[in-house]
Amino acid sequence: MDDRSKSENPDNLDLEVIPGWNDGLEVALSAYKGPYIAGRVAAQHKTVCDILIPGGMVQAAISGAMRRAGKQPVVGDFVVLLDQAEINSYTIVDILPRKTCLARGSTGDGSDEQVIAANIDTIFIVTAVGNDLNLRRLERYLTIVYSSGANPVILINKIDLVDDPAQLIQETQDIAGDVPVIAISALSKDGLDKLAPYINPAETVALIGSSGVGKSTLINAFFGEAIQKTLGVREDDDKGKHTTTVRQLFLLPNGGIFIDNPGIREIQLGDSSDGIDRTFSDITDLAQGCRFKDCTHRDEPHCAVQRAVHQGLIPQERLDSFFKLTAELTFQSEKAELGLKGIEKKKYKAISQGARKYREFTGKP
Ligand SMILES: Nc1nc2c(ncn2[C@@H]2O[C@H](COP(=O)(O)OP(=O)(O)OP(=O)(O)O)[C@@H](O)[C@H]2O)c(=O)[nH]1
Ligand SMILES: [Zn+2]
Repeated sequence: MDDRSKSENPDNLDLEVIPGWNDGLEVALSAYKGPYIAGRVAAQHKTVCDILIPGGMVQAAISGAMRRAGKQPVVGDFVVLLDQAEINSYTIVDILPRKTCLARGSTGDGSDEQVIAANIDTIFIVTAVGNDLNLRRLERYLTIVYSSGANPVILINKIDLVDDPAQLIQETQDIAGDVPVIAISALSKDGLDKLAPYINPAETVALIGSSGVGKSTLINAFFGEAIQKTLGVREDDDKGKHTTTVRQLFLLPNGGIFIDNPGIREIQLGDSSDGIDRTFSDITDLAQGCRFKDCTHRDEPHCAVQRAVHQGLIPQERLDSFFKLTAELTFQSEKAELGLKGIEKKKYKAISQGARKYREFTGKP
C-alpha cells in the first residue's frame, strides 16, 4: 500500500476494515466499478473531510457534482472515494445510504434540515440529578433521538450527589417506556460498567445532553484512556509539520466507535413527528379512541386522551409537553414556509405562557 497523503500512523490506526463497515454497505459500494474505495468521515472541515480508509486516514474534498447537488457528508458518513493515484488525491463522489441521521432545524419535510452526524446506532442522553433532571427536557431529547433512528439510552449522572436515587430513576423510567435508564457517577465511576452492553464492536455511539451534565467528565472517565490512545488524527502539512485536527470519531478497544463533536453537543429539538409519536406513544395510542379523527385533545367531547388525564393515567404535564413539542414542530414548518420574523414573537409569547402554566401547575420554579 502506498502512503501518499495518508497521515502518519500514530497509534493503532492500522485499520484493516473501516470502523462500522457492514455487508449492506458492501452491497451499496458494489455499484461502483473502477478506482473507487470506501471510507468513513471522521471529521468535517471547511473544505475537506478527514476520512478513515483501511490502513489510515486521508483528506478528501467533495466532487463538483456532489456540491451542485447539495450533498454534504457529515461525521459518521460512509462515503465513496475516487482514488486518483496519478494526481495524489482522493475525491468524495458519493455518500452511501445512511442508517440513522441526527439532524437539527428540520421542518419535517427535509427542506432546511441540517444533518449533524450519520450512522449513530446508540445515543446516550445524559442528564444529571438536580436542576437538570427535568422530565420534559428528557422527552425532548428522546424525540430527537427517535427521529434520528438511533436507540436511546438515558444516563442519570452525578448520582453521588443523592442519598437514594431510586425515586429519581423510577420517575425517569415512567416517561421513558422501554428505554434503559442507568444511574451513574462520572466522577466516582460508579455504574460505568453498566454502559458496556451498549457499546458493541462495529457499532457507533454518541452522547447528547445539556451543558454541565458531565459529558466531558464521562468521556474522560469511560472513553478517555481508550480514546487518547486511538485514532489520534495527526496530519503532515506540506511542510512536514504536524497539525492536530479536532477529533470527532474515535475507535474503542473493543471495536466500538464513539462520535463526539460540537454540533452533537449543541443539538436542540429539530425534527420529525415520527420522533414525537414514539416518545409519546401512550398519547398517540390513546388518540385512536378519540371520537374525532383530528382531535386536538384539548376540549373536544369524547376525547380519550383527556379522559386518561382525568383518570390520572397520563400526567397533565406530559400532555402539555406533547402539545409544546407538537406546536414547536408546527412553528418550524410555518417559519420555513412563510419566512416571517413575526412568528418568533408569537412563539416566545406562547412558550413563556406555557412555562408559566407549567410552574403554576407543578409549583416548581
Ligand atoms: N458530583 C459530580 N459532579 C460531576 C459528575 N460528573 C461531572 N461533574 C461535574 O460537573 C461539572 C460539569 O461537567 P462537564 O463534564 O464539564 O459537563 P459537560 O456536559 O461536558 O458540559 P459542556 O462541556 O458544557 O457540554 C464539572 O464541574 C464536573 O466536575 C459526577 O458524576 N458527580
Ligand atoms: Zn382527543
